[in-house]
Amino acid sequence: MRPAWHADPPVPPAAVGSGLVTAPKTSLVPPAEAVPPVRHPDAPAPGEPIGSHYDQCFGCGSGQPHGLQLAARAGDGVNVTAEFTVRPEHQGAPGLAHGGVLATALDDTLGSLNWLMHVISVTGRLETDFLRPVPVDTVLHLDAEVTAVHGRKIYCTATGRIGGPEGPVAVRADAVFIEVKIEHFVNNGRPEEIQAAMSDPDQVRRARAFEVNP
Ligand SMILES: CCCCCCCCCCCCCC(=O)SCCNC(=O)CCNC(=O)[C@H](O)C(C)(C)COP(=O)(O)OP(=O)(O)OC[C@H]1O[C@@H](n2cnc3c(N)ncnc32)[C@H](O)[C@@H]1OP(=O)(O)O
Repeated sequence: MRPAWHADPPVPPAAVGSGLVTAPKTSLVPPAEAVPPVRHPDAPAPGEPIGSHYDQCFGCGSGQPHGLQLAARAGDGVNVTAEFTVRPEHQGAPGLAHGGVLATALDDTLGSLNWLMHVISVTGRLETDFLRPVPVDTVLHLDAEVTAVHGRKIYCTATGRIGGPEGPVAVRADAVFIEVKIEHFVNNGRPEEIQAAMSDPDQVRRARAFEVNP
């Protein structure tokens, strides 16, 4: 049976300032016409490390000393696992991981699913449940999987466990990622970083390869 947090209750209009915000949120539950995700034939082999999105990525880039330095590995389906060790610079309350940092860990792990489908996508909506506090020095064992695809929408879910890969769930998230082209970054990113990334042949080759799906 699906846990209660999967239920997607109707979202009432929220009052903001003197007006009403009525834009509907996209449901995190895939529509009936959604299809199962397909593992790309050139996806990393099960257990193989998945490189970072980008060297300066706060979630997984090795060039960010205060980042999460997430190390993800491919699963045998359209899924990944990753570990994140909470360091003192990730605190919110004394001795505990900041909730936003934990959400980032979930988000970035979900973002690594791109490599399994050879699709570039960005977070459209991320809903996070915080179930247990996560102390500094804890290793958060993350796993994420794509559950369904509908057009450009990629429905996915992630959990973070403490005390080992089979330990209790501390955080979890449901998300909808939206497929984009490389132009999404080229047209919106700050020119300095875009130029640096575009002059790195490995980065460009990796990103472009995703645009040629069989
Ligand atoms: C060279 C460098 C390479 C680097 C590679 C890095 C890899 C990635 C790194 C990852 C790092 C880790 C991860 C990160 O941190 S990713 C960073 C955080 N996310 C973002 O910055 C995304 C910001 N948002 C946007 O850019 C746009 O709004 C996007 C591109 C998302 C959609 O705008 P666009 O104009 O394109 O879309 P559309 O209006 O034609 O709608 C298309 C469909 O999508 C549905 N929809 C739209 N919005 C949402 C939403 N919010 N929730 C749910 N659903 C949404 C919509 O209903 C429609 O469905 P349907 O009507 O067709 O059924």
